[in-house]
Amino acid sequence: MIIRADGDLHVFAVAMRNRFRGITVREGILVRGPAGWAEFSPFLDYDDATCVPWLRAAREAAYDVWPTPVRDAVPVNCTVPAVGPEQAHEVVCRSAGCRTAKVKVAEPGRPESDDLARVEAVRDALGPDGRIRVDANGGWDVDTATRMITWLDKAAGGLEYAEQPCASVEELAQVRRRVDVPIAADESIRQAADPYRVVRHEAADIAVLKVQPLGGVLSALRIAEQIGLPVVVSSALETSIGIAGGVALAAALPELPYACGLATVSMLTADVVAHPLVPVDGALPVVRPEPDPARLAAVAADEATRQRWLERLDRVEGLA
Ligand SMILES: O=C(O)CCC(=O)c1ccccc1C(=O)O
Ligand SMILES: [Mg+2]
Repeated sequence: MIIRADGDLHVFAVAMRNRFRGITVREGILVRGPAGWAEFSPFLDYDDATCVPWLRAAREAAYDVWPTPVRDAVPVNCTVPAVGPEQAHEVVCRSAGCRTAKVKVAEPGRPESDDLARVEAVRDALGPDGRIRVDANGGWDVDTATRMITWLDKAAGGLEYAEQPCASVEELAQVRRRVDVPIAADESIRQAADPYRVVRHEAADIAVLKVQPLGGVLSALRIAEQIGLPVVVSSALETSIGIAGGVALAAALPELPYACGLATVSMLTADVVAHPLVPVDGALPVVRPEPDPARLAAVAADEATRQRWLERLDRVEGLA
């Protein structure tokens, strides 16, 4: 089954408001299927094989039925990129009632003092009862992670958890034994051949699940059911079309003890729907919006970008 068959295919390119993990523009394909609109937006540096689960997620959105929601709102965190303290403060203050902030840390080439200052600024903006988590994207070795998590925990006045402090499962397990702050696994699940390896190594307290890299809402839900850890659903910086998949997953989970990382639409300079999936009172509504034609047209990629994506889709469909 190919997603091109139904026509109504749009290649988009949208700039990010701030550089985020080296990403400055989000590109991808939006396509209408019989079951609804789908987004295929693997990051530009991924090879074709890595894009296969992302394509499965798009096919599922286009053709299959998502699980029945058990809640009508999904609490979300605001996401603070590796910016200076003033801008970090501003992100939290403009976050539409989010009581949890996720702060990016361990950005290559930045001093550790920047991370501490950013987390202090976020606590200041959030007040004493908000929650703060940090995400290092695997950027620390075990000793640095142990030291930085301890310092950041103090600077934050308590951390909810530290996400992917180191790159490997073995390192996560070591850090987890050395610090009191809970450890969440992200890349160790979504980029792993075996997402359950983190559990066998007792390497994480929390599982971060993303719909596109895990092959769709249903396969992510299956992982959530089997992994035996509390789950945080997070985005891959999609438009509201892709975010709706994350919302569908989060809405179907029997338990949702943590705020989800799905408040990322506002990190893009434009969206494709009339009512973007942005938080109200710290939560996203459980809805599946459709693109607005004028907004779709406004983010249409140039011809060279469009051709590049159609070729990428062809190659990935050849593998899937
Ligand atoms: O979880 C969030 O708050 C936002 C999503 C996010 O951080 C993210 C977005 C794109 C790629 C990687 C990541 C990540 O969690 O590491
Ligand atoms: Mg992460």
